[in-house]
Amino acid sequence: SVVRYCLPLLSPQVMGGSSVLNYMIYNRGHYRDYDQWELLGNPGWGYRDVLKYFLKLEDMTIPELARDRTYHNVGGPVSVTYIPWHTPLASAFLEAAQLKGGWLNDYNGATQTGYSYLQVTMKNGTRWSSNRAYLGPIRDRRTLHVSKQSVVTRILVDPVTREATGVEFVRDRRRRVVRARREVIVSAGAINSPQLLMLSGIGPREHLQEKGIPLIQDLAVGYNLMDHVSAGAVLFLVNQSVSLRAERILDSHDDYVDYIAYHTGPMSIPGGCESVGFVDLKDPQNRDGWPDLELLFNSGSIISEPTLRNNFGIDEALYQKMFAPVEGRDSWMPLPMLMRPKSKGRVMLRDRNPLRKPLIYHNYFQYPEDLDVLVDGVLRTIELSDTPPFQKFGSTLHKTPVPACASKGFGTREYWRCHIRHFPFTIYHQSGTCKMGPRSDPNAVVDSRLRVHGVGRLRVVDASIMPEIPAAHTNAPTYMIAEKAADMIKEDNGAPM
Ligand SMILES: Cc1cc2nc3c(=O)[nH]c(=O)nc-3n(C[C@H](O)[C@H](O)[C@H](O)COP(=O)(O)OP(=O)(O)OC[C@H]3O[C@@H](n4cnc5c(N)ncnc54)[C@H](O)[C@@H]3O)c2cc1C
Repeated sequence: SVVRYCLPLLSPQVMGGSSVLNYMIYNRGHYRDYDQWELLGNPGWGYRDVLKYFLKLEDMTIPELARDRTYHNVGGPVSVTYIPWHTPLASAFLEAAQLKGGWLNDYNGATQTGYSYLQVTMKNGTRWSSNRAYLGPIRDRRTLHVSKQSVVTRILVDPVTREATGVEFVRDRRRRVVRARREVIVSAGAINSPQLLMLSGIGPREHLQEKGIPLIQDLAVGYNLMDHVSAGAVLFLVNQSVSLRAERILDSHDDYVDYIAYHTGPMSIPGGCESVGFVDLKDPQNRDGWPDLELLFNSGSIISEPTLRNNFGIDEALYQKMFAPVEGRDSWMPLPMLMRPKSKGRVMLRDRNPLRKPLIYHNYFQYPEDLDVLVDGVLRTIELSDTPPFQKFGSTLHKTPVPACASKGFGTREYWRCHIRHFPFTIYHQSGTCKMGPRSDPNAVVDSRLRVHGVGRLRVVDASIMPEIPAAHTNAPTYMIAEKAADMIKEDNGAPM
């Protein structure tokens, strides 16, 4: 059966983009992710090449990790640390995982599988966004111009030379144009970069024809949309006041003081996420495994904070039936996450109006094996909940079924398949829609130097160029792409490196 589900997506219109509102999870991905990029026809993107840029961006402030100078660096612009404060449930998760055969690991080190407290992009307990890391330090540079409150509506491409010459944008309701002396670099993210290219005549021929946009270059822009979807609304109740609950934190003078004065306490935990496990389901004991499943431990759940159900697009009637009866209880929620999806979606134009949001089809469970990874994730988490570290807190699975799935028998694989199709939470890792690849790849939009195929003086530099989504939260990989692009741009323009 097809479950149609609309997920609210966030569109961060701020300096620093999604890094200003993301969960700050710092994660590089597996070496095979990047070796695969290279194998797909992208020279220079193998792990041995990109590791240099991951190191360049990093300022590792966790002393025991910083000592590993092969995989970590200090002094880069992006500060990385552990969250300064933890609930006892986060430790229970790590202890439970070890009792079930897991191991602790630095998931940004030589190998990725295993369990850990989250490494996050924070400094002194506060968010360290791309804006603070990269733009703050150079804000007075005379060559840096930022136009705030501006929306780019089109890339200007000379139809004769087929070269980008500048961009058109709107500010204060006025159309403006800025010309590029060297090249135009599009970094509008995996939803808006393809939108901008298509509005400018670079995209799939038929789609542009249908929208009445003159074609400049026929390319598979908008295809190859990937994300890390997770199994939402699987929650466990506990019988002690050990989880994060919004009203308890907001009523607590101590929690305010802890955060405002010392940047610690429950308020320093980004979105309730505290610890994580990476699992290669095909070979779970392999310490060098390539994870297809992530278990993201959350020390609260959709009943802990009133806005969460809206963020996750949960139907109000369903919420009232399934979850309202346990509101006010302490709880935790794993987010089993699909790390290497086979299913791919597409971004399309709604119409020619650049101010209207494009259409986004995630196509999450096109391949049933994608859904099966999440079912395995849910079953593993139930096993963790049954271990003594969680039983100390009386952890029990909340067993009210999704009404439409009840006939499958609560707890069976069939039931969880149905449940997950009702609650596919996005982790907001949209990527891949301006795919990097050689000209021979019919889905490629940019080449391995991130230049748009068939259009001169135009590059795309953001999460949209990922040919395959890495087994990683996508912020650090996007920083890596930007660092590498900066070197390529300098090189191509004869600037000193
Ligand atoms: C809620 C949320 C939580 C996340 N949590 C994590 C996490 O914990 N860890 C992690 O690694 N990743 C996380 N991510 C993903 C990560 O933040 C993104 O993958 C990464 O920031 C992508 O960077 P980007 O430059 O490709 O796009 P974005 O960060 O989306 O930046 C694009 C920018 O372009 C601007 N823009 C778009 N269109 C136009 C236009 N027409 N004119 C002018 N400006 C435009 C946007 O306003 C935005 O500022 C999260 C994302 C979200 C939304």
